Amino acid sequence: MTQMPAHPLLYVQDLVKTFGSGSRAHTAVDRVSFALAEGEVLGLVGESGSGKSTTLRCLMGLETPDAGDLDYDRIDLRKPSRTQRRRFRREVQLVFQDPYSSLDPRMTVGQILAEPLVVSGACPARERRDRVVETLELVDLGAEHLGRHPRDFSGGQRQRIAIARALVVRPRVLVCDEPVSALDVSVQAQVLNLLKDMQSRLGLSVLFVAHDLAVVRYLCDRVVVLRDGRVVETGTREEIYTRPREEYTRTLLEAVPRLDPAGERARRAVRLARAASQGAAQPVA
Ligand SMILES: Nc1ncnc2c1ncn2[C@@H]1O[C@H](COP(=O)(O)OP(=O)(O)OP(=O)(O)O)[C@@H](O)[C@H]1O
Repeated sequence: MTQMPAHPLLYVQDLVKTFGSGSRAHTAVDRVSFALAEGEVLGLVGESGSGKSTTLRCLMGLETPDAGDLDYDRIDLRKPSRTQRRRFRREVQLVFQDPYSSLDPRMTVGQILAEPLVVSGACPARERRDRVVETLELVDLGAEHLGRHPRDFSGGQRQRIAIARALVVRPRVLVCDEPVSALDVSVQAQVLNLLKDMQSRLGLSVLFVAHDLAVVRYLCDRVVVLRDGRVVETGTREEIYTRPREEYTRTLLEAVPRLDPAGERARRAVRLARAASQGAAQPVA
């Protein structure tokens, strides 16, 4: 049972990607299917090597799939026209894992946020500064930061800037690739709450890729579990976390914190995020 939404915004069907050839061929993504509905948060989880990044790279046009369908709002992503490709690039924005390498150190925050507006033509030149400031404020940073460089910010602030850069063109979809795993626990919690808040305020659809199930449980409406390039199970958050059908999902859920320090950090981050969103003292970045 794959539980496809009736009118998906983003649709991946039987995606296949193999690296290498002959006896060295390795199928990283093996007939993966899922769909993201408008306004939905969909988690893609799996251990390292399960094919999450390759799936995202195929979706974003950074790898050429061997087979399968990729559709975004009636655009066939395997052969889009120039106009369709432009629209996809504006409406679907990526947030990367590492805010240290994803921001150009030579650019100011103002330039980093203005660049996508210039490239996409999403906003007339005379309105650009206002749009940049408005978006910085959305992520709780102000106009006083416009002239500063990434090196002047902490990891959490850099991730806020990266999220602002994604939001500045007013996308419909955010694709987040492990957006908190490079951050400290309290900062992870803040970024998780920021993403949750942005999603509901802006009505975004989010494809959220993570290896940690606690983080995904906190944010996602539905979950796709991947293993060795294949979909093991797809379900609502409730189904996956309270009555998983597959033994593998149960094993992932029961991962022993002691043996998984990154997972334990993520679980603490989720506890902090939940406490902060329920009005407890805000952790400091
Ligand atoms: N460019 C490539 N060339 C060869 N093999 C690759 C390439 N990219 C990925 N792979 C292989 O494909 C498989 C899936 O990798 P992928 O990075 O998609 O997994 P992942 O779930 O994102 O893992 P991680 O959480 O570690 O990023 C792995 O076995 C990986 O070694």
